[in-house]
Amino acid sequence: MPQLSGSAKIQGLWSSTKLRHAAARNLYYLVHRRSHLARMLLFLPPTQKKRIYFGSTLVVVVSGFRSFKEVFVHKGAVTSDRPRMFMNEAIGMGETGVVFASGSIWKELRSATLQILKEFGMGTNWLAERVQDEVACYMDKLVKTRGEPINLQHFTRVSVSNVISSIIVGKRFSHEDPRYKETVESLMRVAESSRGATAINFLPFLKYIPGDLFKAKQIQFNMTVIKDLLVQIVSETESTTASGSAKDKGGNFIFSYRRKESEKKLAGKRTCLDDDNMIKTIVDLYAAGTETVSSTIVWCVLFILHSPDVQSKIHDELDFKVGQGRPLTIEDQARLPYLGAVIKETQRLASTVPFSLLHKTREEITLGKFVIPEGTILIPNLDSVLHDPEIWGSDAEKFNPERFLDKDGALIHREEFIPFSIGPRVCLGEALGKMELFLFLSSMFQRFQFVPTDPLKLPMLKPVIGITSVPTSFEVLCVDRFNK
Ligand code: HEM
Repeated sequence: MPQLSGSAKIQGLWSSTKLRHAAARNLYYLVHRRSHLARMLLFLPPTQKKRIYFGSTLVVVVSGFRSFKEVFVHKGAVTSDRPRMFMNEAIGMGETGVVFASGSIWKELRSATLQILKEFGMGTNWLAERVQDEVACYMDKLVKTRGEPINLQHFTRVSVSNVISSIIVGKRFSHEDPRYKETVESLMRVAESSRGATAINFLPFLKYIPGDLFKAKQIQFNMTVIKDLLVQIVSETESTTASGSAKDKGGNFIFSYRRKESEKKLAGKRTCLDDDNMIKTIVDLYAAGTETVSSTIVWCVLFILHSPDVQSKIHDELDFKVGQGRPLTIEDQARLPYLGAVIKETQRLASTVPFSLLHKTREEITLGKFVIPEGTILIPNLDSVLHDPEIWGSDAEKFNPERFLDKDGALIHREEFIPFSIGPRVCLGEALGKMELFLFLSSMFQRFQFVPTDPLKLPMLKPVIGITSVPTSFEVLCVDRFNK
């Protein structure tokens, strides 16, 4: 029976790293040549041999960098569809929105969304300034904690989500705004219950299990709250924004989307740019752009608590190359290779989206001696690439930023570093995400020393795995380096 290489895990089924890896080592695929009798065999320890069938749908876990390149880049044209997703179904929105649509709808939405984000200057100064505005408010909030223990995840999530607000509606919300608070809290609850949604994607009957064991009702309720709140916010924005390009004051995603929609309609072109796809794409941007970035920031602080020497090196670099007298800008990135390496190592080790998002084959594909039929669900096991000892060495499970530095201390580019995945479905917000990670984390370390609440009992390095891998809740002290 052929076995794909690399460690593997199935999203949502295991949360303990040890168990994940034990299962990973024993994960096999049975793909009958030319057979559409689809099934997956999962071997837990030999004595507890266990089979899991996902109805008649074949599920293939793609592991290892070479398999990723082959499947998602070289064969990307036919491996970039999405299977049916409960998140969309739960709010009666079928295959809408940039994250979950497939085929021509997805292509048009992805291209329109990317164009709009580029108009905003994704990866350049204009958007960087919006992120800096939000970082400034975030820093104020952290200063006000006066070194008392706080749950950083909560503060960070609210601020990161507001970066998306500045794109979607052209302004940031006060952290106390009740509607904004409710949107962010609902996003958090959806993220928390996404493990259940993943299971329902494979086995739809699970949503009927009494007691809401797979959180179907919770997801449905929270997704509806998010959608309804965003519909209200969009309609208010449309009635107050008369015109303006993305970069103008008052410019926003909604306006740019509408402009593209009407240009296409006026030119008599068929378009999927309509109300439903706009609302769902906005929901998608909030969902995809919040938990990913905020969890990475919190993972970084958590790793640092376990490696105080790394924090000292970050402080030394910042103090020497930038100082404490001015806020950081995106141009400072080139001056701070050590911090750059810390951010990359955090993304690698935290593996924030461990199984990426599900893909589906549009046509039959052949992978070496395997034939993978049309309609097969592909689970991209990003974790297997980011933690592969053959790529990263025997210390792959350790936090070691130096692996991203050369002997002169310059940042190294590693082809296998793919936390945003690769291929046509590669993260649409990659440039924004990288910019946020740098601007948030550099400002945080410039201003604060992060200290554990109890140096003898460090918070656990244990993830809570849903679609994203979130650190188990912990408290930390943010000690102000400017006013010691
Ligand atoms: C640390 C930050 C982030 C990480 C690690 C990350 C990772 C990912 C991954 C692994 C995927 C799935 C790719 C696939 O299906 O093969 C994805 C998709 C996506 N991400 Fe991100 N992401 C991050 C930040 C963001 C941000 C800030 C945004 C907001 C603009 C965003 C928007 C999206 C969208 C819209 C998709 C779906 C793309 C599509 O289906 O065509 N992401 N991301």
